[in-house]
Amino acid sequence: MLSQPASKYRPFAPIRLADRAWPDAVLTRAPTWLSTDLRDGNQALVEPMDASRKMRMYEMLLRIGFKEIEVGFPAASQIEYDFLRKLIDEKLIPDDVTIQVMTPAREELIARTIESLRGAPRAIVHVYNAVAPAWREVVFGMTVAEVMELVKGSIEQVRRLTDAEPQTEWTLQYSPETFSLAELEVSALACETAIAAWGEGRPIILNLPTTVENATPNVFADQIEWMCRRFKNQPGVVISVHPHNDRGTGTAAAELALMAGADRVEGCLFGNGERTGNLDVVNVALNLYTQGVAPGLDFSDIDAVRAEVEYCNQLPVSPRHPYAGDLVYTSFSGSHQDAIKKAFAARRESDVWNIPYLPIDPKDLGRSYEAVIRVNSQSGKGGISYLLEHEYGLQLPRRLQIEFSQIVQREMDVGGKELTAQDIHALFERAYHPAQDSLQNLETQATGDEVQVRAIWKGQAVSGTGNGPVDALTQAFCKATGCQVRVLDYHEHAIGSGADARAMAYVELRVNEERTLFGVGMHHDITFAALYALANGVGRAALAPTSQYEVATA
Ligand SMILES: CC(=O)SCCNC(=O)CCNC(=O)[C@H](O)C(C)(C)COP(=O)(O)OP(=O)(O)OC[C@H]1O[C@@H](n2cnc3c(N)ncnc32)[C@H](O)[C@@H]1OP(=O)(O)O
Ligand SMILES: CC(C)C(=O)C(=O)O
Repeated sequence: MLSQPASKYRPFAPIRLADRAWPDAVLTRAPTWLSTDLRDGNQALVEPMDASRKMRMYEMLLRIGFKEIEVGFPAASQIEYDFLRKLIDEKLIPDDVTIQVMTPAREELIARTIESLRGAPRAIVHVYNAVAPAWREVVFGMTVAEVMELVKGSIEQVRRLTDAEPQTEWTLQYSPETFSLAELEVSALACETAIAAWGEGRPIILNLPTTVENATPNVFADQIEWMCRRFKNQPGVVISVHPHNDRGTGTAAAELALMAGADRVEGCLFGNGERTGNLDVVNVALNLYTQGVAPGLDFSDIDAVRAEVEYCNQLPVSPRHPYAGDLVYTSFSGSHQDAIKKAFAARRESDVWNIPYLPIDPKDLGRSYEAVIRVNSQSGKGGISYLLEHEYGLQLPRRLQIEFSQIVQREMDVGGKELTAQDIHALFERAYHPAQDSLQNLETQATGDEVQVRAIWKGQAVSGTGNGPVDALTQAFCKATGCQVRVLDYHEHAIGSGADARAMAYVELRVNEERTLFGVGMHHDITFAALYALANGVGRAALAPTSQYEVATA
C-alpha cells in the first residue's frame, strides 16, 4: 500500500446542496421494491442460473411478495430469452406483478428485447447507458452531446417498438449508469432527454445507481435529493435507486436515499450481485420492520428463503449476515447472555420488543430461541443457566448458578470448545446427581411440632428430630458425620406437569462453618426432593471434600 495514497486516489467532491432536508426525514412507509436477483444478481454468478434455478428463484420472489421483478436480460442469451417467453406464454405472471427486463442502448439489442416481451400484460423496459466521465471517455469515446444523442435515439426506438404493441402496458425505466460518479447536470440532462424521447407524462422510472459505490452514503443522499428536487413532481416520474455495496454501505445508501425522496429500491436477496453485491433488500426491509414499518415483503421463514437463495446462486450466505446468518441471534459472551436472560424473564407477551442485543424477535423470522445463547469460554452463569432453564426447565438459584458456572468454566478450560445445552446438563448431573437415590427406607413422622426422620444413608442408619423434615435430616447428618451442617437457603420448583411432574429442590449448605456448597434433589414428592437435595449436598461435602466440584467460600 502507498504511504501517500493521495498521490493515486482522489476523494469524491461533496455536493453543495443548500438546506438539504433528508437528514431530518423519518421513514414511515416501505418503498416499491424491485428484485434484480434474476438480472444483476444472476449476471454476477460464477455459474448463471439455469432455467430450473431461475424458475425456483422467480417463484420464491413471488411468495415473498415482490410486485416488480427484473427477470433478465433477454438479449444476452437464449436461456434468458426462453425463460421470459415461458413466463409470458404460460401466463406465470400474476395480475399484480410487473416484470422488468434490461437492455443496453444498442439498436439490435433493444429490438430483440421488445420482441421477447410480445404478449406480456405489463412490462418495464429498462434501458441503461453510462454517463460518468471515465465511461464517456474510455468506454464509449463520446462527448456529452453524443451520449445524449445515444439516449434520445435509443428511447425513441423503444417508444416506436412498444407503441406497435398496444396490448402491453409499457413503462420505461431509464438508468444513467454510473450516476453516483457522474456530474449531476449530465445525469439530469440524460434523464430529461429520456423523458422527452419517451413522451412527457408517460410512466417512466428514473433509476439512479451507485453502479460502483464511491462515496459516503450522505453524498448519495445529497445526489438523490438534488434529483428529486428536479424530477419528482413531474407527471409519470418515479425515482428509483439501485445501490451497490463496494464500500460496504449499500444499505445505508438506500436508506438515506429513501429519506432523500426516492420511491423505489432495487436490490437482491442477501446482497448478491456484482463484486461486493447489490443492495441487500432483506436488510433494508427488515430494518424498516424493526422501526415498526411493514415492509410488504414476507420473511417469516427466513431460513427457507436463505436455503433457496443459496441453492439458486450456488453461493453461501455468511453466518454473520444481517437477520439471516446462522450466528446473528446468538450470544456467546457472558454479559450479553446475562442481559438477554434477564430481559426474557421480565418480558410479557404484550410488551414492545426491548430485548438487549436482539434488535428483532427471531421468532418473527421463523427462527427459534434455541440458538440465542450458546456457551463457550466467553460465557458466564447467565448463559449457562439460561440453557438449563430453557432446555431442561431447571431454575437454578443465583448462588448455585455461580457455583455451577465455575464447574463449567473448568470444563471449558480443559476442552476449549463450545458446550451444548446437552453437555451442560450432563455436567450438571455429574456434579450434583439430582436423581440419585441417596436415601433408602426414608421415613418421616410428625408428632406435635416435631418431625422425626429415619433413613439408610451410605449403608448406615441415620435418624434425627427437628422442626421440619429438612431440619430433622440435618440433625441426623450432624450426628452421623460429626460435622456441623447448616441449611443456608432452600429453593424448589416443579418441572413438567401432570403425572410426569417432578419437584426440583436446591439446598445451600454451610459445612463446619468453612465451606458452602449446594445439593440438588429431584423427586415426585416435594418433601423427598428436599431431603434428597440435602443428602446429595452432604454427600458432596463428605465424599469429596477436595473435589473439583466443591467450591470453598471465605
Ligand atoms: C451495471 C450493469 O450491470 S449493466 C448490465 C451489464 N450486464 C451484462 O452485460 C450482462 C449481459 N451482457 C451480454 O450478454 C453481452 O455483454 C451483450 C449481449 C449485451 C453484448 O455483447 P457484445 O456485443 O459481445 O459486447 P460486449 O459484451 O463486449 O459489450 C461491450 C460493447 O457494448 C457497448 N456498451 C456497453 N454498455 C452499453 C450501453 N449501456 N449502451 C450501449 N452500448 C453499450 C460498449 O461500448 C462496447 O461497445 P464496442 O464493442 O463498440 O466497443
Ligand atoms: C441500473 C443498472 C444500470 C446497474 O445495474 C448499475 O448501474 O449497477
